[in-house]
Amino acid sequence: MENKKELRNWLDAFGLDHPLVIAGPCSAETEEQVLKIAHQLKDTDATVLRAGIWKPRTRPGNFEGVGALGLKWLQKAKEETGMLTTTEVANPHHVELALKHDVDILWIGARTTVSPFIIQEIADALKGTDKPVLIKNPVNPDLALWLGAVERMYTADIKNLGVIHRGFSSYEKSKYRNNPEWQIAIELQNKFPDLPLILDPSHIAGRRDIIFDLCQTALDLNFDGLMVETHWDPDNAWSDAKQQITPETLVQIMKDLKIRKEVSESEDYQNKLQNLRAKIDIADNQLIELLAKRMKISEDIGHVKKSQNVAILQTKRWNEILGKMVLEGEQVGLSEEFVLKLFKAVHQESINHQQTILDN
Ligand SMILES: O=C(O)C(=O)C[C@]1(C(=O)O)C=C[C@@H](O)C=C1
Repeated sequence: MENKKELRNWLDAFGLDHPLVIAGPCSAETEEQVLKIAHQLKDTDATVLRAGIWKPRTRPGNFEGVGALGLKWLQKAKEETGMLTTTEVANPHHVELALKHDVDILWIGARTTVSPFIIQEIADALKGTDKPVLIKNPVNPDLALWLGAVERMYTADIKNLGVIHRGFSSYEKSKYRNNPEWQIAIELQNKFPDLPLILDPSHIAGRRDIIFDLCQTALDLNFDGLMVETHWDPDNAWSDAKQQITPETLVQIMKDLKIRKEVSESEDYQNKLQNLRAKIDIADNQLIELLAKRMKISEDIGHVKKSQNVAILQTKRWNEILGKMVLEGEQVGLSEEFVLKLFKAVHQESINHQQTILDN
């Protein structure tokens, strides 16, 4: 599969002057709930109403969705409000029912994207449909697996495609429910700049208070749309209560977001940018030279260790360096997260250099 301008035709056809907004509850709960939220959303920037009908839950015993019955509620919501509808499909049976009930856009969840077998079954069931299909990233940070799922759809002649970035699971606790790992989305855009890319801030955040910041970061990274879990009574939602927002909050978020252009033709802008980029190029060269210099010193240490038959890993010294660098980084405005990532990569490279010396 190659990048093609046509990949974004379905999105461009909406003719929006703002990012695509998909909003609605995590789960369809009752007919009243679906219709009420649809009416509240119809005069906002939201073009598409979302609602989970079948909910994959981590552990059994939680609400697992209302099932096919909810598709009728979505249909009714569409008739009453004119909003398009979308829901998650996780097997060929879901696909059949969703197509039968004329759901406009289908999405594939993170737990499904991890399995090429299920993805292939879904692709076969969807073969030839012109409905847009949006593929969430797999739960693990694996770009090839994510793109593999997109390719399986494309090969099944499903040409209206998009991807949803919902963050990645990790064992370590962080402020996110799922870590954004923005560099994966950046890499994806590099490979497929015309494949519509939508952010799901709700599943990355797992809480309401950081949804706006995530949306702004996404727009700053040229995302094409937002899928935001929205409920008229979030605290009493049957699933994911902590991360849902009200339609009023969604309207406020859309008002406050700064929507930026990808480029500017202004001469002044071009000149300033060229100048600053020349400075970045110099700084990058210095960084590379400095890193190479550090590795040479590490190799010298490798020779000294070899002569005394000493192990490469020196945990005490390494922890001292990390602690010191985090503090120094803080003083010059570098985040702890960045300094740790950078120095862990430096340490690994340093170990690799010493390894070739000690093993030869
Ligand atoms: O100080 C050492 O012993 C080194 O080998 C250097 C170094 C480093 O790159 O800073 C590399 C490996 C050790 O685990 C600790 C530190």
